[in-house]
Amino acid sequence: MSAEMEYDCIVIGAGVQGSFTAYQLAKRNKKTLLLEQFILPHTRGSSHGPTRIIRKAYTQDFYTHMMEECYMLWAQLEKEAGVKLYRQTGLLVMGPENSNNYQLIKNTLQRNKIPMMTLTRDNFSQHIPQMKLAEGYEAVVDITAGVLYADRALSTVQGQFQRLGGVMRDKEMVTDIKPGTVVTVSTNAGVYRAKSVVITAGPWANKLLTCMGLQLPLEVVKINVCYWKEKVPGSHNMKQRFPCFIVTEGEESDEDIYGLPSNEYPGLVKICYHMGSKTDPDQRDSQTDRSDIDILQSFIRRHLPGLIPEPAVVEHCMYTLTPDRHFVLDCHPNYRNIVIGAGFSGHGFKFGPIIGKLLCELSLGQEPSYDLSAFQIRRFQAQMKSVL
Ligand SMILES: Cc1cc2nc3c(=O)[nH]c(=O)nc-3n(C[C@H](O)[C@H](O)[C@H](O)COP(=O)(O)OP(=O)(O)OC[C@H]3O[C@@H](n4cnc5c(N)ncnc54)[C@H](O)[C@@H]3O)c2cc1C
Ligand SMILES: O=C(O)[C@@H]1CCCC=N1
Repeated sequence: MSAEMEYDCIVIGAGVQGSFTAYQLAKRNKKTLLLEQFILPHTRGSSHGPTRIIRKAYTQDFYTHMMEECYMLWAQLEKEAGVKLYRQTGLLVMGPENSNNYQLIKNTLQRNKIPMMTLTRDNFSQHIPQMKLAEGYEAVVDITAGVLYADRALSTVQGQFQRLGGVMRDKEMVTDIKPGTVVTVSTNAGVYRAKSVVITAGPWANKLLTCMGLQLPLEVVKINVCYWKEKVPGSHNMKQRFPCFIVTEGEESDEDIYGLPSNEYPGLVKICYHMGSKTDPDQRDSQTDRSDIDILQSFIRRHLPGLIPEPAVVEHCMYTLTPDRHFVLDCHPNYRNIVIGAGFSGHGFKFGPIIGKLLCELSLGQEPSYDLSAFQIRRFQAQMKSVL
């Protein structure tokens, strides 16, 4: 390595995707710098909060296939660090019997022989007495699904990265990237050089990509993360076998509604709407739309009679949406040593370990372990006016 080549790779953004990418690079003995604009830990992006859902129940096989390995990678991290990051609860998927999404998810589970169980109107209340299945709806349970302890997972992977010799610098905002065989990255505190750069800037992806003439069709939305109080404390927790759930194409809404058992805040159940209102990530607090909460209240009144239909706690987070809701995992169209991981569309946390592996492979110029055609930038050709 020449004197000026300070790093093999610089990863920009220490959310779940950047942190797992940096960890994978350090595991391969690559000299890696992870840069984060805020003081860590922080609550201003997409990866904070106590919990996330992990599941194999997807409408497309490629996500289910990636999750098979991903569960193993989560277990490996748990073992390596000696921490518990996953609790199995099962995931109940509900939808109108003949709805497209519901049938696709059920078929994916069946085709891939994922442990599952179908619930009918007759046996539903015997298994999940806390919930009412709507008229004309069906339900399947993805049995190995569950809860990931998100904040704990993030600090664990960052800790492992540092233990492997990786350098993490927070409160350091990247202000410019100069492409080249050696990429130059400027921050508010210094200038660094590396053979490759990975951009995992979450909702700020387009702000950073501007300096390289690229704008992806990404939409940032603010999510109201709502917690609802149990009328009887403990009635919807893991001990009572209350599962994670998703309602797809429900009566109340166009978008999914999902929930997790009461856990992080005892007596409170997290139930959210899988959509929010458009925001600028730096102006998040001026977005105050609460129309999603009306939808959730109506859903809770009808289907969860054991909860008080008034949110007890509302926290905030952001999704970065692509038009097709699939991720972006690709190299910059003009610079092969600048890799982009973006647009995780509100379902990327569970994939963190595998995304980290894939972005690491791309940054090292290796053949990625999975077919990434669904995640390529060129699929946006029609929506982009820039460098393609
Ligand atoms: C309410 C909510 C619920 C969710 N539920 C689930 C779920 O149940 N299951 C699931 O799998 N997924 C879920 N997700 C989605 C998942 O959390 C996200 O897909 C994931 O966290 C995205 O991570 P990221 O690393 O891309 O972005 P982020 O976490 O936002 O990380 C990007 C980082 O880059 C930093 N950064 C940006 N610009 C710069 C710069 N110029 N210089 C330095 N640093 C910079 C930011 O500060 C930030 O820390 C949920 C998301 C939300 C918001
Ligand atoms: O990714 C997930 O599993 C959750 C639940 C469904 C909506 C988005 N996030």
